[in-house]
Amino acid sequence: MRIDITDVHRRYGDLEALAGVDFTVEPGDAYGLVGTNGAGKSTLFRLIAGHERPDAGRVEVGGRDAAAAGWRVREEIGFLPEDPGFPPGETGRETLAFHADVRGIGSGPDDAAARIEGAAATVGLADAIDRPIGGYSKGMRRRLGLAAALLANPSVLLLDEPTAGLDPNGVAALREVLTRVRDETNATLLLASHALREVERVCDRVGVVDGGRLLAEGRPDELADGHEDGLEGAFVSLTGGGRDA
Ligand SMILES: Nc1ncnc2c1ncn2[C@@H]1O[C@H](COP(=O)(O)OP(=O)(O)OP(=O)(O)O)[C@@H](O)[C@H]1O
Repeated sequence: MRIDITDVHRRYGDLEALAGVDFTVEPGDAYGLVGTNGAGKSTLFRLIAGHERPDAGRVEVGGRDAAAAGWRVREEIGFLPEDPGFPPGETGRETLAFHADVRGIGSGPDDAAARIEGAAATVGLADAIDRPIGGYSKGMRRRLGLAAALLANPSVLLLDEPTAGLDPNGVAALREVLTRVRDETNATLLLASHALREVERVCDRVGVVDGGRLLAEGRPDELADGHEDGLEGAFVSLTGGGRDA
């Protein structure tokens, strides 16, 4: 499914979180949103997931208005928020079963159980699925969140900073999972991340956001062209790196 963002504005009181953003993610592509803290990335995710409406402009998923389309479009979207927050006393399987149940996923108990097995295997949690989440590492919890997002076999996957706070092993494991997700599904992927190397490896196109505006977009190699440090160099020069660090 295609995602079309057209001249989108969103205000919170006096703060203009999005000040006219335009971009398109083609069906099946992986698009990376990189930006400074507070740039507006999570706000964009909430708009695309239909949790909020823009004040002006259009947010369309598969050609339909994201906020107005209701459950039919929302069902097509798998959303991994920045902090999914799972009950530590439950096992991974119990949590996924709860998600499947409240979202009405699967044509019956056997189908839901099969989807849970499949999602756990895709994210590399098959062996840990019956252990309490309290014993999971941060990376495993993140992968459980991704499994929850995958349960409905979504056409669109929204991943908000999936590698934030992970150690290099966790980042590598998640990268492997994302590559597998790309190979096994043809979901359109939107990934917000500060891990520019991961974005460079996983994404077909990248948008650089700062202060609620899209400063530049293109293929990672196009953006990185002429910068010694690749995408990181491009990011620093576009966003005036270190100006208030
Ligand atoms: N519900 C809200 N109420 C008030 N202000 C908000 C709300 N949500 C976001 N903001 C503000 O809007 C701006 C954009 O926030 P957003 O979370 O979208 O940025 P981000 O790019 O995801 O940042 P980060 O990389 O730090 O997660 C920030 O200044 C934030 O404080």
